[in-house]
Amino acid sequence: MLQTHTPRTLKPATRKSTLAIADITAEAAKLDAFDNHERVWHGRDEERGLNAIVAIHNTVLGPGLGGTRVWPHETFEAGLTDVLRLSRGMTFKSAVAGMDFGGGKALIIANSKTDKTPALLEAYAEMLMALNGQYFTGEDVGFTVADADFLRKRTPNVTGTTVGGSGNPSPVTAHGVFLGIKAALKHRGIATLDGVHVAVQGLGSVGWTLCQKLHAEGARLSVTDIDAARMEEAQKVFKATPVALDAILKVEADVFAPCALGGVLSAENIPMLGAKIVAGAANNPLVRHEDARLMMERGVLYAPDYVINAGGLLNVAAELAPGGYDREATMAKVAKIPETLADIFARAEAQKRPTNDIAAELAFERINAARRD
Ligand SMILES: NC(=O)c1ccc[n+]([C@@H]2O[C@H](COP(=O)([O-])OP(=O)(O)OC[C@H]3O[C@@H](n4cnc5c(N)ncnc54)[C@H](O)[C@@H]3O)[C@@H](O)[C@H]2O)c1
Repeated sequence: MLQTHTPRTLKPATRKSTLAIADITAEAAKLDAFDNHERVWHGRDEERGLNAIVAIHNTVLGPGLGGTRVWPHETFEAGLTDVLRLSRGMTFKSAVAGMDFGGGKALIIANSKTDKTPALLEAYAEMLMALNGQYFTGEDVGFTVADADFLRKRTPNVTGTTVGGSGNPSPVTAHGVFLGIKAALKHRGIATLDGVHVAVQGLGSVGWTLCQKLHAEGARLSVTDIDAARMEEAQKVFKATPVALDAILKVEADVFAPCALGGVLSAENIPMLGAKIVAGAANNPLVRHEDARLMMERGVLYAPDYVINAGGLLNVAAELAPGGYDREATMAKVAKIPETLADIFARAEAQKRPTNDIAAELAFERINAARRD
């Protein structure tokens, strides 16, 4: 475990590399999103256009595992806040899902459509190698299977590849979310998806597959996305009702499924929520953890993000298991997501506490037990 925060500088393997990696843990510690993260690294390569942060939150259960996000944050501080929050979430996700991995996440501050050049990815692969197994990565928003495959030829510290790996984790994430939505409906006494109204925010890799599954079982869909073509396609394929970006939250649906980016639910807009269940793929959908209480007080059942969306992580983590990737064993673990959620819902109700407090408690129980070992 790395806990002392002694600043260090990492050197890429090749002497002529233009990459510089600095320890910015002390700088990160000044932000509200910092939560005793073990180490935060900043990789900079001006020649090759890399500006990346790797945040390692907690490695008590194992090395940091979490995807790489490619997103053009307007300021470095906004990006740092994002990756600190995401890496913390990965610690909880691994712990609750029973994985022997810790929390880590990376952010490449760039536009994935215009800036993600082979040179940038080369530099990033060097950064991962220099981290020397502290952190394993995989897909996230803006980082594709093709990117993972590109990295895999340069570093073993990447998952979700088609090069002897498990490929795209998104369909598995979507499957877990689908099962989680059913678990939430069941908790509310609804046994079938037939006629159930789901408002889906974000029709990307996970959101689209989720819509396919919901549609196949008779759910009625309202959808939104910043990508107009995706919306049109959803109208055609799923007979979905298109909704304006800022109206999706207010749709009087049975379920609101956030599947775009995080930070979409806050004290300001929770009073406007039209759905009675919030269950989706997005990491950190709440601006503040505490605001889950506001949902509880409105009678909204919240499926904690890192519990319901753990399918993809279970899938990529399986690649690193001693025997290699085993799809059947992985899907059996994903099938346990509804059980875990049902337990969290029951405990939350009995204790009159928000579901995300209960989920965090489960994570801490496991981490603290490992600390004692
Ligand atoms: N892919 C996985 O396996 C996985 C696993 C766990 C969690 N997640 C989380 O699920 C979410 C979706 O992941 P993904 O892989 O589908 O990403 P993606 O990039 O494929 O899809 C995101 C979609 O959201 C849309 N979008 C962006 N901003 C929006 C807004 N303000 N309103 C409506 N739509 C908007 C985008 O146009 C895109 O279609 C992310 O928060 C991600 O962190 C994904």
